[in-house]
Amino acid sequence: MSRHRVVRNLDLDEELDAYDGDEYYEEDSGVSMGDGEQMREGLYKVKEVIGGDIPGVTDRAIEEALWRYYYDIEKSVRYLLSTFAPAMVHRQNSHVGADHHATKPKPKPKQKKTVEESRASDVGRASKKINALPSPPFSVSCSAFSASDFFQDSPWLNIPLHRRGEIVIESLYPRGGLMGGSSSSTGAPTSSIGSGKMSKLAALAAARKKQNEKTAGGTESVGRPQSSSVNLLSKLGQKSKGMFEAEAHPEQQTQVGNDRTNRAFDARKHIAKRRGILELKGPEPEPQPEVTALKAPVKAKDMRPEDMQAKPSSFAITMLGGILDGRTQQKGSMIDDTFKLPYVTEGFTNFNAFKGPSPDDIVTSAQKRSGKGAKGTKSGSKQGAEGKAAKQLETTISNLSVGDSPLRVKPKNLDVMGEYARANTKNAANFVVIGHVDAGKSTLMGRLLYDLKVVDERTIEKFRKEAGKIGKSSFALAWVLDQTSEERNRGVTIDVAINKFETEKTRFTILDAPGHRDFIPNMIAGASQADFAVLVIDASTGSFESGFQARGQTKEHALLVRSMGVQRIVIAVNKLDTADWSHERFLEIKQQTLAFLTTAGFRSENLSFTPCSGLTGDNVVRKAGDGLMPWYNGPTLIEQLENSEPIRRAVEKPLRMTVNDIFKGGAQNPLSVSGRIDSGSFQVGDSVVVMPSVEKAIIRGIEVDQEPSDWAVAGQNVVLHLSEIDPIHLKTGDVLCSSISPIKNIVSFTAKVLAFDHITPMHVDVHRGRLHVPGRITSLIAVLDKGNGSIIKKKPRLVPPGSLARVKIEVENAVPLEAPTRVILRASGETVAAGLLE
Ligand SMILES: Nc1nc2c(ncn2[C@@H]2O[C@H](COP(=O)(O)OP(=O)(O)OP(=O)(O)O)[C@@H](O)[C@H]2O)c(=O)[nH]1
Repeated sequence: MSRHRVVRNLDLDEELDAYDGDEYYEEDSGVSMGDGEQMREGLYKVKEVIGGDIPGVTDRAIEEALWRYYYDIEKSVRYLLSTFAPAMVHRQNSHVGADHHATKPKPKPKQKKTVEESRASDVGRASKKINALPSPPFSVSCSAFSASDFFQDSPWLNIPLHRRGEIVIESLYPRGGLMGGSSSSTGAPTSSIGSGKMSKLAALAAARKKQNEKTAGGTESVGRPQSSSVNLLSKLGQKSKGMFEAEAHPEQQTQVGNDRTNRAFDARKHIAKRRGILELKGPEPEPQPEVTALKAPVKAKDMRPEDMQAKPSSFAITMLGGILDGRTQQKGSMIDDTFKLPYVTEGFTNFNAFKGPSPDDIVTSAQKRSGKGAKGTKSGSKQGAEGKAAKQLETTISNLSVGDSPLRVKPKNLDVMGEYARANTKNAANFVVIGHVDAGKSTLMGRLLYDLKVVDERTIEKFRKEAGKIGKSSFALAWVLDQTSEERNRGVTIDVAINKFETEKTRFTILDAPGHRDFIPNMIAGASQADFAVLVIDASTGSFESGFQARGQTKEHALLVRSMGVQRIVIAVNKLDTADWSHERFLEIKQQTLAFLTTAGFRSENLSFTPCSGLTGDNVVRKAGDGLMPWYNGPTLIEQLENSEPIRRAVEKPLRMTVNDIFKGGAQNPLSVSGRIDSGSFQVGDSVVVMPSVEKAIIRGIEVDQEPSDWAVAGQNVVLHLSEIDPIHLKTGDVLCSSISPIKNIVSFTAKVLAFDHITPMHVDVHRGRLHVPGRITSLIAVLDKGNGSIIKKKPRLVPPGSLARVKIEVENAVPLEAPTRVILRASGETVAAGLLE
């Protein structure tokens, strides 16, 4: 059996063309079968009524009439008679009325009503077809037909008189009269049909017009044949036009008003007389009560001022009461009709709201007076004291200066180094948490914060519930650091999460870096601010191995932090609970990791290994549970962290601070930046230069560890509130530096880099902390000896992974970089090299 279905081709357009409502047209004629039938019947009936002796009433004329009136016999007959035998109309009216009932014509085809116009052109086609029809068998003479006789025995004619309705047949044409346009008074041609008797009103108007013509001496417009509608329109036009033109051309108004009635003129004259101001010289515009004053054809100077201006509204009176009073009193002079508003300057109007004492001043002076007057009495002395206090307050307020910009701050000229030495601040250390994806970094840090009581029980409980709802209850501790909804839903860290905690000796800042390879740039940004690193290794079977593979992040992260100058790593052998707290597993991991890290350039004395479980909390803050690790009696993770040597800060060097984040739009502090001070120091009121934009800014506030401070030094994480700089000149990765020795913007540099992959002259992204810029390695200068840095090979064509090389790099835009900055080179989402800018 064939798989193909038989499909009938339907041309829908054709089908629709042939269809008109519910009928199909008869072929050739273009007239539908229904129309043809009605036309035949109508022709017969019309002929029957009017007979065949009226000249001009041919079958064609009847058909056209029928077509025009949708086969309405009565209307067709009336039309034919009025056209071809007007004299018979009156006589035929009664016949047709009767005939209308007698023939009981079919109701008009409703669907045709809306297509009258289009159908008119089809009459020819219709008549062609109808002409072929046989003529009616007989013709009835109009005079021989008596409707009353015909319907003599019709029961419905025997209606009691009081119940009979009057049949009113509408005239085909509008009757003559004022509005009909047939009145001679309007000059319109008179129609023979329907020229009714002139109404009283029309007669009156005609008489007035005649009189008007006499008065005006006959002007253009008088007697000019115009249709009433044209007259009406022109009147309307003149009315509205006059309203606007009256003031500008008062003399023209008399011309425009030539066809206006004397009655209007008289009325206006009467009004003017009563007011005693107008001397009218000719016919006036029709009375316009609202705009009478505006339309007056007299010069403004001849009028009384108060008559020329409209009465103020109640709103105006409320707003400007006093001013308006004064205004109405200025009789006999032109009044400036610009209303003066309070609180505008003297130069603009005569009114000055600040001329006199303010309401507050009035109250204060009244209080003072009452204080003085009441002297000697008990309450009077109290009021006197209040008056004194008020005076003092007044003096204080008057001494206040409003000239200074509220954002400007005065330098405090502090000895920052002396302050720093005196402050004896706690050792501060930033550490970045690195490791393969899902090694348990966030959970471990969450545990640390929880056990150190930085995060309370209730919050963790809340996270547990919320994480449980989306089936990730094991992530509750990680949620302490992973705070965005995306991170929580996906169960991965995306950006560096910053948290703080304090021990007795040290203030720690945690930089929890993402483990996923897609977010390496964020990890680089975090690592750039770190003093040391915590490398988290997943001890569970297979996970440690995958993190250690060529593309595993355990290795990549370790190499990256090394390239960025991090020398110390605390290695947390995590998830040991999944390895049954096996000593062997711990040793295996330790061995392999130590071997790798030392080859990557770390010194073994800077590496420490701690077995733990972030999930259970064993050996993180508290010692491991009884019997879990009898083989281990070393420090807990927190103890390892505390063992970190105090870091020496480059406080004496010129200021450098990389912008890590920008906050805009605060009410008190419209523009703030955060970051870690790499070197130098500053204080409130200092001016700094932002690079690469080379824009100056003023430090108007400093927060160190969320506490306001007047100064800050290298190594501290700060929030700076800036002023006098447009935010468009600031972006993350920019460098704030001292204006005396600013960092330079450069477009090319040489760097000593360790290759993670094959390096050739290629496009790379250059990363330095938050700053990253597209560029390319333009030349491979030499391959270097890893031990002593001597040249092994000049101008190599390729640098293999693991080799040290000196390369030349160019960047697309000038960026603030200087030696000995550490840079990372990445291409196609992979870190290809990292090293030191020379
Ligand atoms: N059994 C066990 N599971 C753990 C431990 N630490 C973390 N986990 C689980 O490991 C999974 C990943 O934990 P995270 O803390 O999100 O890992 P991460 O390294 O921060 O993940 P990324 O930042 O996305 O790379 C979660 O299901 C944790 O519950 C642990 O010590 N023992």
